[in-house]
Amino acid sequence: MIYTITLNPSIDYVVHTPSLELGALNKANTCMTFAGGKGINVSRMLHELSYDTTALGFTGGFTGDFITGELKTAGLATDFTPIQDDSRINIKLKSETETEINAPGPTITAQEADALLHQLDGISDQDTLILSGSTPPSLSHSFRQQLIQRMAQTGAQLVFDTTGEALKTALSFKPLIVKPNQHELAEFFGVTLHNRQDISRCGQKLLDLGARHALVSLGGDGALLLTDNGVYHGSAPTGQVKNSVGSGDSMIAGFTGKWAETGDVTDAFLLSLAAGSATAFSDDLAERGAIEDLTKNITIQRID
Ligand SMILES: Nc1ncnc2c1ncn2[C@@H]1O[C@H](COP(=O)(O)OP(=O)(O)OP(=O)(O)O)[C@@H](O)[C@H]1O
Ligand SMILES: O=P(O)(O)OC[C@@]1(O)O[C@H](CO)[C@@H](O)[C@@H]1O
Repeated sequence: MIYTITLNPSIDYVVHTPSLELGALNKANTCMTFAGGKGINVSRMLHELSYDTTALGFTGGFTGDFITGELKTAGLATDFTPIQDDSRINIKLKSETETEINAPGPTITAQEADALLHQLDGISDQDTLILSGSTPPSLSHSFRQQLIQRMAQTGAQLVFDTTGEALKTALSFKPLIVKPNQHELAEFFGVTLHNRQDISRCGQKLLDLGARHALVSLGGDGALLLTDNGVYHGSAPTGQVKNSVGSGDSMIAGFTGKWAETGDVTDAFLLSLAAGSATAFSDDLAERGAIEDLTKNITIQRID
């Protein structure tokens, strides 16, 4: 089973406006609501690709009910830890450009935090655990450390889409894969990355610090996969970009699902690239057919 942990789920409120003027009344054409949060998106995509998954994390209030309800309706297994406070609402404004306003997230009590740690009790080395996204500010740094340690104790394969201190801690537990985008990679090492060679060198440091694979996503330029056996570039097909929200999550789902199925890193990379781009070309997360079609338009090349 592939479990995802979303500490900070959200309702993604997607608003399309023909144009956006700050300080003025703007009228929307369409508004859509989705159950969001990085780990939840990963679970949604795993489910779309027919991989067994259960979404874990904190949900509460009317917003939490919406998130759980949407996922249940889609047939997705969830085992969320209930909290008193309301899960957040993140605003995604789609106009000539995309603007996001992400809320900080709910207050989580010490008992609620403890309850989530206990939900990992049944997880074993046959499973995969994915921790994705931000941490609500009410949770301490030491809770995050505890959570990552607890994840490692289960013996499961570990996957992280986290940044900063959480990524630093995660690396020491030899995760199967970490997935920063190029900006997060630059920020993590406090450097400026000018070209693919810089990104590759910097990505290599993630392996030196413990990651078994590092997937550095490059938006419309595809992604780099760093492994002990070489560095690979995967292309991104061209298409009409509708929504870049969730591309990175789709990528993690594609990689982790295929790797758990076959153990083949190249196949996993290919599915991750197709899922990421297909989501960029969809209003919501991509559908399986679109992902399968895109696999034919992607090339993977060893560059080092
Ligand atoms: N404009 C695009 N055209 C084609 N493919 C894209 C585009 N944007 C993203 N992708 C695909 O999706 C992958 C992930 O995108 P990106 O690098 O934006 O991740 P991210 O920053 O983690 O995204 P997010 O946080 O919005 O989910 C890319 O590596 C690429 O394969
Ligand atoms: O605040 P975080 O956890 O970093 O990001 C949350 C978020 O922007 O990420 C997802 C897309 O990747 C969205 O569904 C969600 O709104």
